[in-house]
Amino acid sequence: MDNILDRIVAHKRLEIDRRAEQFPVEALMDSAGYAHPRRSLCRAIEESKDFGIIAEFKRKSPSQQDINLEADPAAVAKGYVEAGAAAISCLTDVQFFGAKPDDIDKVRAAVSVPIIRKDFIIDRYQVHEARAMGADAILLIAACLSPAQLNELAEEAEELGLQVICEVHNEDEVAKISPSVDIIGINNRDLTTFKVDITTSLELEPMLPPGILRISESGIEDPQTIVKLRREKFKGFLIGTYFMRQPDPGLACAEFIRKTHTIEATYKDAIA
Ligand SMILES: O=C(O)c1ccccc1NCC(=O)[C@H](O)[C@H](O)COP(=O)(O)O
Repeated sequence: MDNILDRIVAHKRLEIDRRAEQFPVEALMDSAGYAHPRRSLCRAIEESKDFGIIAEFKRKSPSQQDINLEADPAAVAKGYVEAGAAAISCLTDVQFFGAKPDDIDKVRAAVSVPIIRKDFIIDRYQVHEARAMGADAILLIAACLSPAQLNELAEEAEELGLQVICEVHNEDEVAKISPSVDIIGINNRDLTTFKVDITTSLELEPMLPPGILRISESGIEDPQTIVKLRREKFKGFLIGTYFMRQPDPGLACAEFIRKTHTIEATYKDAIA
């Protein structure tokens, strides 16, 4: 077992077995979160006037180690939404990202934008869990799934009313994309080396199926990057570390959006 993704997935298998024994799917179905009406992530991104920013709540990560261990999910999510974020991505992995079991619950109570359960989903049990947690959408990472698994999990999510972002990082993963996914996320971070390169989004975009909503994920720290990617059909941007490592993540998000508006207006004036 060599790379971080293999280690995370191996740990997920143990976690799923343990949790499914403790809380079978039938018990999840009885939870309050399961009954929540779902919010549309696609609509929130498409209708956003502030660049479709998906702001992420994350305390630590394998590439950065500790980012903001004491952060409060409700306060951060509120700050993000006040800044103009279209949706919140909430890491739910405990072992590698420091999530707490009720993080999504707290975010959901604090804001009314869609919430993505950000985890390493490899089993239909986790899709039910996402619904029980009160998430509106899930992420499926093509790198840890076969095409058949990806399709099966995307269909399960659709049945449960959850939208799906399919995350890809290279051409082989693009080939796995299922027609049941709602959004394609190009991950600028290589999950084996942690190297971040925004050109990944630019190079893979032409290979994506036409018409489907595209977002760019990871390593985004510069408003100029948003302006550049928007010219290449990207409608949403997932940003975590850059906001979370600042003393007030909501304020950082507001300032980022403000600067992006300024740069985009200047660019439009220049080509007019
Ligand atoms: O963030 C990591 O270090 C990481 C390592 C291994 C697997 C996944 C990882 N991140 C998950 C994500 O998708 C990011 O949290 C998300 O795209 C936001 O990225 P960033 O803005 O760079 O925090």
